[in-house]
Amino acid sequence: MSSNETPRGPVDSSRVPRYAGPATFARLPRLDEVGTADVAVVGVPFDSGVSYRPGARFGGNAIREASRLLRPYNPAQDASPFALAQVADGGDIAVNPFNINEAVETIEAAADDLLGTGARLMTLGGDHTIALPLLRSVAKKHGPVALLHFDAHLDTWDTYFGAEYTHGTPFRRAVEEGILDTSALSHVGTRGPLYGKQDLTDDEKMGFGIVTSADVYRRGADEVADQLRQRIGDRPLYISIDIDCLDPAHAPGTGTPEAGGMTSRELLEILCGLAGCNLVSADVVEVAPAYDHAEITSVAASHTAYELTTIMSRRIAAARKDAEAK
Ligand SMILES: N=C(N)NCCCC(=O)O
Ligand SMILES: [Zn+2]
Ligand SMILES: [Zn+2]
Repeated sequence: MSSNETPRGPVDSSRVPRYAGPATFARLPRLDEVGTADVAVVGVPFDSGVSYRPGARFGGNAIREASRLLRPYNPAQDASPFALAQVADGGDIAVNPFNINEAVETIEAAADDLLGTGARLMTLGGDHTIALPLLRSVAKKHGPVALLHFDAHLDTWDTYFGAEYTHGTPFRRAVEEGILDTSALSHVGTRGPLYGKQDLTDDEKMGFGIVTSADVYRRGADEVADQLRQRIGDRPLYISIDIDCLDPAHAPGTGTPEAGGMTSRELLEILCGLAGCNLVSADVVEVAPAYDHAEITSVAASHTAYELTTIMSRRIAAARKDAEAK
């Protein structure tokens, strides 16, 4: 979208009931209806990398359905994200459910195409395996990126059953491949049992800092967001959000739930506190609707994606304004 074009926004829910018609994220136009977008929301229906309950392949569409209730003005960030930039729904990446290596390649290639158009990506998973090919693609464009990883789990384990590409291993692979900026890596929401203390030693050696879910509870969202922002600075940032960072009370619909998690309010508050960061792409993963109730998880995920999209749109609008002033 050039700076003098007005973005095409969501369907007006005061004219067309919000439960009518096929779902796109936030009732936004499809990418093929607008040509190119500043932010492309894309589904990745892949869950062949899970170690426990399957079903995250249905996550993207569940989030789209739940996102019908989002509205165009975001008071928490005082911004209308879909007016500041063109956000559009790019549909789903068609990935092979029977061949993980091929799926990982397909996701990377599709992300390359989308990022090549100048769009930032807001990906709806899918299990956490998909973060690796997305990071590969983002790093091709921006170089090694800062990573903020919201999750109950470290996801820096080595292999499962000898498999390198699983939902428990994407960030170890990413560090090995040199696609992360190891001076700015943080897990947030970490908790629960590990295989051994060595998991933490290995993780620290890779460069990660940990903000546990108890830290968030004790120190509060604002302080945590301030600390994260300082660590990230203006580096290109990728945010990966495993919905199991939330307590199972706030996100029952997920594959590997762990007790003692953050509230959805804490997560959303931390995200708002990250406004201004150079968020180049993000994912929300591990929503498994078969275990959900009353769309609790997919509503939380839709609001999470909305905050992330708002951070991106604001950043795009600010950059445009700067460019015009020059
Ligand atoms: N990425 C998620 N959600 N879970 C990883 C859990 C890996 C394990 O079963 O130990
Ligand atoms: Zn997890
Ligand atoms: Zn994860």
